[in-house]
Amino acid sequence: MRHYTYDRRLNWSECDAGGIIFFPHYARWMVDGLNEMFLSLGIDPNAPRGDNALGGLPVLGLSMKFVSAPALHETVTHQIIVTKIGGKSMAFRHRFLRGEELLMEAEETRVWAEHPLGNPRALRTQQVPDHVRALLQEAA
Ligand SMILES: CC(C)(COP(=O)(O)OP(=O)(O)OC[C@H]1O[C@@H](n2cnc3c(N)ncnc32)[C@H](O)[C@@H]1OP(=O)(O)O)[C@@H](O)C(=O)NCCC(=O)NCCSC(=O)c1ccc(O)cc1
Repeated sequence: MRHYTYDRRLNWSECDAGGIIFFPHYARWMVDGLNEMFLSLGIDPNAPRGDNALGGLPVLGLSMKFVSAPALHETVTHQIIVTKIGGKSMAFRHRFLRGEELLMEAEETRVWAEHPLGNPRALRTQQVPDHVRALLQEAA
């Protein structure tokens, strides 16, 4: 299954008063990192779908386990591993590392969906398209 890894710096705006990560930023990093993974595969999950809908990958489940905290200006490696591709849903493991040391690990479930324009509450889920499934299944 697909792996995707990149490095990022822990910035001032992402720290608590003690100078370590303030945990909600991990959620934002997971959103940004997953979008980068999809974009790197040539898939924009938020692209328009026809004239009346926008694509989306709403999160349906997220569990986070904190092991050690990164400090201001440290480099954090974010690994994303595709763990399951269901019918409409996809599961991902996120690992945040300082070198080889695990800092935080999370399990996330997303669903392939679209939002009708002008009616964001009418979320429609759909089967993961075959070309997306094939790209996520590749060992890379
Ligand atoms: C998604 C829903 C409309 C349900 O749609 P339905 O089509 O009825 O869902 P189903 O019950 O058929 O389940 C569809 C699949 O999801 C799976 N599923 C459903 N619920 C769950 C939960 N809670 N955990 C894990 N998997 C789930 C289910 O097993 C099905 O999997 P497959 O077998 O692989 O197909 C409804 O659950 C919902 O609105 N949930 C709230 C979602 C939400 O508010 N998320 C947070 C805000 S959205 C967000 O953050 C976002 C991020 C990025 C974006 O691009 C867009 C939005």
